Amino acid sequence: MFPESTKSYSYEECKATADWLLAQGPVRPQVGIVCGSGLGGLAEMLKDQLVINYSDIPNFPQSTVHGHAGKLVFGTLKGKPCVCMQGRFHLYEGYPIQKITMPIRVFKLLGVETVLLTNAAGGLNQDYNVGDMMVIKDHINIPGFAGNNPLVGRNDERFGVRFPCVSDAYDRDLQELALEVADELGFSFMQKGVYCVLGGPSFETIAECRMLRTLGADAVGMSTAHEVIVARHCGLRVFALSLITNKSVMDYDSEKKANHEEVLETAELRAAQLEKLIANMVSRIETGNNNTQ
Ligand SMILES: O=P(O)(O)O[C@@H]1C[C@H](O)[C@@H](CO)O1
Ligand code: HPA
Repeated sequence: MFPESTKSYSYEECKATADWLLAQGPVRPQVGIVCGSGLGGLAEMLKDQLVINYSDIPNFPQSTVHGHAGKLVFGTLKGKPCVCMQGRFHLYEGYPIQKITMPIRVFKLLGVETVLLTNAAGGLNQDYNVGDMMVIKDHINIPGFAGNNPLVGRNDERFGVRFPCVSDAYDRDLQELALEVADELGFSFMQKGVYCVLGGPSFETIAECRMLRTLGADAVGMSTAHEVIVARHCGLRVFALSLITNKSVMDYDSEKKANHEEVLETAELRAAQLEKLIANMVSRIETGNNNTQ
């Protein structure tokens, strides 16, 4: 009924991957973390690490982008059992959308309750500065408008319902917690806004940036929203954060050009602060109630 290009990984395939991972070590993660471009240092914070290359994990895709190491790291962060994707997958790498989001279902089957997703993004909101961190309160899923949604295909009720609600996708308590923790850390560069996902890999034209801003987007990127949809579908609690690595070019007189090198440079500059924010959040996240829908 569904063509091959929309084939989801079956529950059994995801379970086989999760069981294989659980057999590799003792950590039973409650928090899952996804590292955005250049933000893989987050994984280095984990204690008593077990590091597994994606290439060794059954059914797992491979990372192909500079700034995404391609390792799954298990360990504890401030005493909480965590699993961290040091490298995520993107549509522009050529993977079907069901493949780039499959690790989120594996997280669920590992016992994860809460996911914290990070990304690098361009700032559409002209009040944002390079280096700002934006707590995501909502998203605009442009590939989804054209039917490219990770839940397309047969629905398996063991993961979730056919028509999940995503108007409450970004947990409000976790948004508040992030801003509270940032305040305690003295961060003066926090924002809260709407993330818009595009397919990439080309960066946006000036006309596209203007259009996205008019639509209500504050930042633009090439990831995260698909993972969020799949996470909410299977009942995970979600927090997501964009690091504004560059200002979107909105003006025909500008000489600025978006580029991946600038993205990685900004990520490196803010990495330590982002790691602190996430670590302090993890220490205060309530876990142990696998009842998060
Ligand atoms: O994985 P994220 O969303 O952080 O990566 C962003 C989007 C592109 O992959 C890349 C562009 O520089 O960074
Ligand atoms: N556009 C899309 N994705 C991005 C950007 C951008 O300007 N910066 C980092 N990831």
